[in-house]
Amino acid sequence: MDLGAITKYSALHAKPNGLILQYGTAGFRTKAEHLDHVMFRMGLLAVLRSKQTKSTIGVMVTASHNPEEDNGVKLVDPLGEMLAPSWEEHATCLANAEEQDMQRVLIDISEKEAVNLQQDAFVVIGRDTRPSSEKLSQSVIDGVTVLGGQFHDYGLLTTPQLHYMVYCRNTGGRYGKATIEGYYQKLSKAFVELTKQASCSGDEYRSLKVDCANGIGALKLREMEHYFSQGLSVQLFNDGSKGKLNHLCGADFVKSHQKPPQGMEIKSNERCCSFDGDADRIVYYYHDADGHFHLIDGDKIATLISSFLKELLVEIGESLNIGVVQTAYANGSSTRYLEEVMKVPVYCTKTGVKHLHHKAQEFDIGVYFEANGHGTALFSTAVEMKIKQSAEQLEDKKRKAAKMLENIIDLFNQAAGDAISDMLVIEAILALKGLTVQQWDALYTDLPNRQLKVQVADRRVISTTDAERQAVTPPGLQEAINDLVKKYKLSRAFVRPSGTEDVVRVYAEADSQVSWDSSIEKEPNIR
Ligand SMILES: CC(=O)N[C@H]1[C@@H](OP(=O)(O)O)O[C@H](CO)[C@@H](O)[C@@H]1O
Ligand SMILES: [Mg+2]
Repeated sequence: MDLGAITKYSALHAKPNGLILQYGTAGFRTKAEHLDHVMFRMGLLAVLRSKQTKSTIGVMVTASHNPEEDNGVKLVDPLGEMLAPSWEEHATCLANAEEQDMQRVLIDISEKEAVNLQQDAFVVIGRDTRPSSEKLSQSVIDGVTVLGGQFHDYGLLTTPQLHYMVYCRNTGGRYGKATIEGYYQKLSKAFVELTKQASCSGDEYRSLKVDCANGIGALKLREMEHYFSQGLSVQLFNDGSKGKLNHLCGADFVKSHQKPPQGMEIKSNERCCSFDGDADRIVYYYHDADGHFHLIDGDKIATLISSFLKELLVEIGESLNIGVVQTAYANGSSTRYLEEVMKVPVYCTKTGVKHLHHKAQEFDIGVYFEANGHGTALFSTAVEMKIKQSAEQLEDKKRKAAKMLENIIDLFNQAAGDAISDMLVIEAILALKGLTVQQWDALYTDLPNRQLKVQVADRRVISTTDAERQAVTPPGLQEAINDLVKKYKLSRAFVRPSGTEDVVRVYAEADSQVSWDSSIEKEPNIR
C-alpha cells in the first residue's frame, strides 16, 4: 500500500467537514455534491474486497429512484450479490474517516479481514444516466488505481447488468459472457425460444408500453429491442429525451401514488409497465374499460412466476421445493393466495433485497419479490443440472416442459432483480399461458392499502422484531397499533424506520377502503 500516494490523492477528493453517512439498505445515497470523497474511498474499499475474495468486485454509481440531484454508490460482491454485512460496516467507517485517519482505517480493515495486499485486484464499474454520475465514477476509478487495482469501466449500465457482469466474471463465463452483447444475447435467445412455443401469439401479446422513468432503462432497452423483436415489440415512454429522471414517472412513483406515470397515453386494457431509475424494479398496470387504474405489483408478479414454475414442474414430474419470499409490505391477499390456493410456502424477511435474496437461496427454486417490484427467481445448481438433463432425455410433452424451464432459468437474472429480465419473463409467461393482463390481475384482489411517511425527530427510537411486523420500542406503540387494528376486518398495520430516508414508514391494509380511511381519520398525527 503506497500510503503517501493515498494521502496525496485523497486530498483531491476531500471529505466535507462533519459529514456523516451510513452504508444503508442500498449503499450510500445523498445529494450528489456530497459524494466525491465517498466514491474515491469506495474505489479503495473495492480493491481491498477484491484482494480478500480473490474475485472481481463491482461498483455501481446510482441513486435508483431518488431525485436526479441525488446520487449513490454500492459495492457488488463476487456472485453478483450485495456486499457482506461486515464490509458494510467497513464502508461506513472508511466513508466517515477524517482525512488524517484514512490511512489507519484502511490498515485496520486490511488487518481485520486478513487481506493479502500482494494479491491482484480487479474492479468493474457501472453508472446510471444522472448528470453527476460520470464524474463520480471517475473518482471511483481514482481510488481503484491509487491502490494498484485493475479495472474495467462499463460506462452506462443498469444496476442489474452490473451485477450480471460481476457474476459472469467470477464463474468463468459459465453464467454468461461478461459483455453487454453477452447479456442481450443470453436473455433474448431464451425469450425468443420461449415465445416460439406460444400458441397464442396474436398482436395482443406482442406489444407492451414501457415507462422508463427517464433513466438508463430506456437506453438499454432501445439497444436491446431488436434482439427480441421477433417475440415482443416495446413502445418506450419517458425515455430521457425531455423529462427529468424519476419525476412523476417510474416504478416507484406508480407504486406509491397508485396512478399512471405522466407522459404515457394509455388506452383501456393496454398492458403497460414502469421501470425505476436504474432498472432493477418493475410494476405493471392497465386501465379497465371504465377508466379505473389497476396496479399489478411485485406480489402479483411473484404469484404469476411461481404458479408457472410450479405447473412446469408438475408436467416434468419433478417434485422440487419452491418457496416464495416476501416482506411485511406484501399485500395480505397475495400471501393468502400463495399459501391457500397455490399451496406454496411463503416466508417473510426484513425489507431490503439482500434479506430476500439470502432466504430464497435456501430453496431448490426461490422466488422473491418486494411489493414495489424488485425481485427475481433463484435456482440451485442441482436443479439447473437436473432440468438440463431432463430437457435432453425426457420424451415429448415432458421434454417440452423441461426445455421451457431451461429457457426460463436462462431468462432470469439470478444475480439481482432486473426490470428488463423480469419484463421478458412476464411477457413470455403471459404469451405461453394465453393470459391477458386482466386475467392475470384477477388471480386475487388486493386488500386496499396505503403507505405513508412520517417525519420524526429521531426515527431510531422505533425498533422492530418479527421481520419488522411488530414494534418493540417505544413502549406502548405496538399496543396502540393493536387496538386500532382489531376494529377492522382483515386488517394489518405496522411501522418501521426507513433504511434509506430519514422517515418512519407506516403501512396499513384492511378489507375496504372505507375501513382504511376511517382508521386514519381517527389518527390525525399520521399523514
Ligand atoms: C417500503 C419500501 O418500498 N422500501 C424500500 C426502501 O427501503 P426503506 O428501508 O423502506 O427505505 O428502499 C430499499 C432500497 O431500494 C428497497 O429495497 C425497499 O423496498
Ligand atoms: Mg432501483
